[in-house]
Amino acid sequence: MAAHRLRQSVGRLFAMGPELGSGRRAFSAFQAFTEVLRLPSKQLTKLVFPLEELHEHFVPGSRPDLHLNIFHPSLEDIARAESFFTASARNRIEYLTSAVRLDHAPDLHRPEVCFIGRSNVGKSSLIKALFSLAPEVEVRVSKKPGHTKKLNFYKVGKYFTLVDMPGYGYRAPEDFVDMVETYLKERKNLMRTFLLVDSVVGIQKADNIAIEMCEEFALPYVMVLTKIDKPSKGHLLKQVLQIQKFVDTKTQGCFPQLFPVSAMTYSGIHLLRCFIADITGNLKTTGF
Ligand SMILES: Nc1nc2c(ncn2[C@@H]2O[C@H](COP(=O)(O)OP(=O)(O)OP(=O)(O)O)[C@@H](O)[C@H]2O)c(=O)[nH]1
Ligand SMILES: [Mg+2]
Repeated sequence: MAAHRLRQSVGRLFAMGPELGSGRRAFSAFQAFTEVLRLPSKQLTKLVFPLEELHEHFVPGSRPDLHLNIFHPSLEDIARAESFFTASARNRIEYLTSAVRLDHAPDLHRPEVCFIGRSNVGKSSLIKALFSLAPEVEVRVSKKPGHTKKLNFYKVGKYFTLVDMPGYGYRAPEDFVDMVETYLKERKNLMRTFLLVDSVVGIQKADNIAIEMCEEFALPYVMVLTKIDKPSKGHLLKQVLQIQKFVDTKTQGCFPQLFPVSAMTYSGIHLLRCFIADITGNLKTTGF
């Protein structure tokens, strides 16, 4: 009954949003939170809180090591956060520019978050999924590793900027370290770095480049596990536990809670939108 009332109130919240009008490209199920709210609660949990869903597969009380509730917003908060990611005449979401060096980067004062990780880990796909409610924004993804060669800046209304980065490792641009290191070290408005790790293979040697940079520059960063639609549940559980242990024992600046996502099924995408809106100071959630 309470859940039903919650869904109704979130539904009203959506109905009130001026930017959620018609005229947009029809999107497939689950990109928009209104669709998610129609799901039975088990499926809703799986899609919105994938870590929680995984946790349910452990014997009760046997694995206290996953941090599930450090950021655990309400469904209303998640619904509110979605409006920032929904394009409208009043909330323009667009590609701004690309840069190969920090001094070519746009001089922006709004909060910024960036996405780093190995080539092919799914950085551009994740940004594309986050922007699925702004379908006119073009974010290029490719099967070929090393596709993104520059720092690509995307403006989200007047609220924040997302930065897609070239990948490290295989076919990384030659000047990768100079470009990315200087950006991470000196970008004044950088609020958070999202470090993407492939959930199929876990943390690889090449990932240490980025982890060491974040640790050395004392950056606040967050580990995002990509492509969670690919591994079997058992394999994913194993990777999640290993990565959680790594974060707990080997890092200082990494946010303790992991964010598993799939750019294909949209699992974890709504929660990540909410987290970004929150850490950029745009949403005061009750989740912390
Ligand atoms: N199954 C699945 N495939 C994904 C997912 N995310 C990305 N991919 C695939 O992984 C490949 C690489 O995706 P990109 O988003 O271009 O990866 P990237 O990290 O931006 O790569 P570079 O720009 O080369 O560094 C593409 O073939 C995507 O379709 C996901 O969540 N699930
Ligand atoms: Mg890319």
